[in-house]
Amino acid sequence: MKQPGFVFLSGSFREIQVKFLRQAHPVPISFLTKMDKEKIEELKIQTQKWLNEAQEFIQKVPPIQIYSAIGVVLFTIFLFIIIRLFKRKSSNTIVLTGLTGCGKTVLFYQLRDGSSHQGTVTSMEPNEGTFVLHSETTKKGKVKPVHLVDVPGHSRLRPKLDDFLPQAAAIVFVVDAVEFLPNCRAASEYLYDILTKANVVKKKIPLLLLCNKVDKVTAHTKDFIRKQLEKEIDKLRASRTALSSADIANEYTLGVPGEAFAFSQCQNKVTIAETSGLTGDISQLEQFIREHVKP
Ligand SMILES: Nc1nc2c(ncn2[C@@H]2O[C@H](COP(=O)(O)OP(=O)(O)OP(=O)(O)O)[C@@H](O)[C@H]2O)c(=O)[nH]1
Ligand SMILES: [Mg+2]
Repeated sequence: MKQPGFVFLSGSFREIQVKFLRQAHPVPISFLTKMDKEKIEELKIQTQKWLNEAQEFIQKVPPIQIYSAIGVVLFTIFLFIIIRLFKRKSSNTIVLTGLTGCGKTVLFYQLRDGSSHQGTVTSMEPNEGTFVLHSETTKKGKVKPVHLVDVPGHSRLRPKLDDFLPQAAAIVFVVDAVEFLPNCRAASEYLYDILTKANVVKKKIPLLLLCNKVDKVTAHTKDFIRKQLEKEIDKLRASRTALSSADIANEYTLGVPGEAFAFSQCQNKVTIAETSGLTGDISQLEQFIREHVKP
């Protein structure tokens, strides 16, 4: 006796079907194949009819119309591909920068875990992570994760910023609102360097000036900080333009020549906000991130 498994292993599906039917109903097999043949013949005739109709139609239509139709189809496909490529490139990277000690790492943890992780130390490596913002973890529906990078403020580690700028959707420049005045010059220099980078200017990467540590009563207001930074950048611009062109490291010049510098003159959008990484009052930062990384 043949094993049922053997029937399955040998021959095509059609053979197996015939073998099975031969065993079960020996008579209707010829009827089934006849039916099949008739159906195939019918299909052949129908296809031939359609082909003839299509040929007749094409012959009637002027060639210019056919070429235009092909052109429209090709253009639509091309447009579709371009849109897909463009969509894939939309970045979700937000870069946190600023002088050392301004509170970037605390903000990073607040955004990720909703906690300040007290006791942060000067960072020696960029802190990087892709996650759904802590405040959005309870949200229903799909939320796009954010790729957040916290670049250390130490002057020797700052060049790391250039690794992340090409893919940045937005930059957050953090300023210590308490210890602002003693660091105003250094912060302005760093900010000037960022605002004149080719990547930032050409791609018009939006920048948020984030006045952090506003939980302290001695913190300066964001308007005061903005004005002081504008004044300092104005001075820097004058001194840097006075240098011989060979010495100028910056790739682009800032603002409008002959006018006092204001952030509103920048090619990229510069906005200002306040946070406290320590207390978790970071709603303005979260809002900025979501404006540039759509959920
Ligand atoms: N009062 C107050 N202190 C803060 C706040 N955010 C951070 N700090 C303190 O500031 C210090 C520096 O914070 P970090 O987050 O480590 O600073 P950073 O910008 O990452 O510094 P680098 O890694 O050196 O670039 C820590 O002692 C924090 O506790 C804040 O919102 N309010
Ligand atoms: Mg840090």
